[in-house]
Amino acid sequence: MTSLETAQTLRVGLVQLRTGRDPAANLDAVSALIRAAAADGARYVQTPETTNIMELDRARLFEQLAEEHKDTTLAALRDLARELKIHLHIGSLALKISDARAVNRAILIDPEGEISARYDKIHMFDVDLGNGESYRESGAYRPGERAVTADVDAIRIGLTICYDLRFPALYRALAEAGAKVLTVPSAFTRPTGEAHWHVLLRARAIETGAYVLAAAQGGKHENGRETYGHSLIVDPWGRVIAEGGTDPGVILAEIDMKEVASARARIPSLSNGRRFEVAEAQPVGRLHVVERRS
Ligand SMILES: O=C(O)CNC(=O)[C@H](CS)NC(=O)CCC(=O)C(=O)O
Repeated sequence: MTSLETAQTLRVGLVQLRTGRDPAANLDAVSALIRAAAADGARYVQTPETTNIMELDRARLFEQLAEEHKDTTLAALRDLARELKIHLHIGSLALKISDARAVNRAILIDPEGEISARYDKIHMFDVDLGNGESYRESGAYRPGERAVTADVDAIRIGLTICYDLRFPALYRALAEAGAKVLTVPSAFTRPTGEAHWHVLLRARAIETGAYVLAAAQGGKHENGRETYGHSLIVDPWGRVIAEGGTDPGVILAEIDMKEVASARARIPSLSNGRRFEVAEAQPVGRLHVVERRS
């Protein structure tokens, strides 16, 4: 680093939640943990997917949801970001866009309390897990169509949510657009989290040479769901540098963009990528075996 370049480090805090069905109670719980993260020196704080509400009953969900400009959780968290002078990344809010449609939207708030980025979850969790758990996220939510990056101080981050984690092309596109930190606030199910969470998050970090920050929901929720927890901070070499358990709380780490440069210098897979076609193998007929005689 030359003397003209400024050091790029950031103290980050990830808040783990067990969001319930009442937005006012959820706001109290998340606010206390955001304050704790800021008191521990975090300049950027991330909360998980669906920070405002987790409610499986669609009718009751829509009774509680508001449009972005009327959402009381968002208004209160903008005030809190301004008071604490932090970058506050709400991993997502469920926000109404019409009587029966919503968006699953991540919102980045700057230290002045202004909204600096919005990202609507692109990949909808429409799956049958085979253990009785089924999800049809697209039944209530309108998917986003744009990948989004934003700058936190001078550090470019990429915004994604939960099930997006399974689509690596999104992370590559964000890294190619300059992201050095990839964010994956989540509410993973327990069985898929146990099987895939650490591997997928570490893979995204290794493939892109970027930090991965993933605040998680964890434990048994009021709505009957169980989520995996284990909020994770992964460095650009794929090492887990901070990890949560199952209960609500905060994990913290200092991230340093020199680590991004060093991982990308050692393994330049981000710049060594090639375009290619996929060809079907030509039929070769029956394999001819020559008999060998001694
Ligand atoms: O609906 C809510 O209340 C909160 N939102 C979620 O839980 C979302 C959509 S249902 N969950 C996921 O995307 C889990 C992905 C996952 O677990 C995997 O990819 O394995």
